[in-house]
Amino acid sequence: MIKVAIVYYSSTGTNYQLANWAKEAAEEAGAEVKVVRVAETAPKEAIAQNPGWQKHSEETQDVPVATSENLEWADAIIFSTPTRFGNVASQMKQFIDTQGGLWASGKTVNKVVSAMTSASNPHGGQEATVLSLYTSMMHWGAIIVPPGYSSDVLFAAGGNPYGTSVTQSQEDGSMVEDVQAAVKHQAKRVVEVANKIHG
Ligand SMILES: Cc1cc2nc3c(=O)[nH]c(=O)nc-3n(C[C@H](O)[C@H](O)[C@H](O)COP(=O)(O)O)c2cc1C
Repeated sequence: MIKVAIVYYSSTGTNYQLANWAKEAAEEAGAEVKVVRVAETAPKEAIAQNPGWQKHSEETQDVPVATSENLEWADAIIFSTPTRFGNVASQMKQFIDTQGGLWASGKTVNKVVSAMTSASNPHGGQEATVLSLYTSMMHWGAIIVPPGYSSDVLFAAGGNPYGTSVTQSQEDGSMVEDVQAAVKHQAKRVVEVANKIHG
């Protein structure tokens, strides 16, 4: 059975929802799935200043914190990170940057990987964030599986071929585009490719 780690960071719930949709789809595709959140690195005072961040942080305390062992265990990894100034959130980057040991032991090679993101603006860096994350994946020798235009559902979700991305409404924090089907397609495709390589 293909093992999938879904590694996410989320301040206000968007990427948590993307991660959970990916989990549902990967399980439907026959994989064993673990959803793990990267450790929070922001100071408590910063979190407390944003009620949405504080609330989401409290609600997800029980989600296991991502470890190197989760990556080692996985045949495939799906990352989900908010866009921060057009780039990967520092919490996620910190997690990636603490995998030197795993990388040095050669265990990141041939992991099947794919990434998702969100931002407040449709052109606020969604594609750049996914591409930035993929740069690190090339250093890992991972096998990047982008959605491309491999399904019609991707067009309805905004047509980001690098990885599903969604705009978070600045009014109420909800998702602007309906990306559920695109997330699920991306996750199923990851399992399908991982099966060919690791099955
Ligand atoms: C420090 C910071 C930088 C951000 N930079 C961007 C940005 O460059 N472009 C953008 O559209 N949104 C930006 N945002 C908005 C976040 O991307 C958005 O809140 C996030 O995608 C929501 O995901 P979450 O609910 O999983 O936390 C930024 C937010 C913060 C706090």
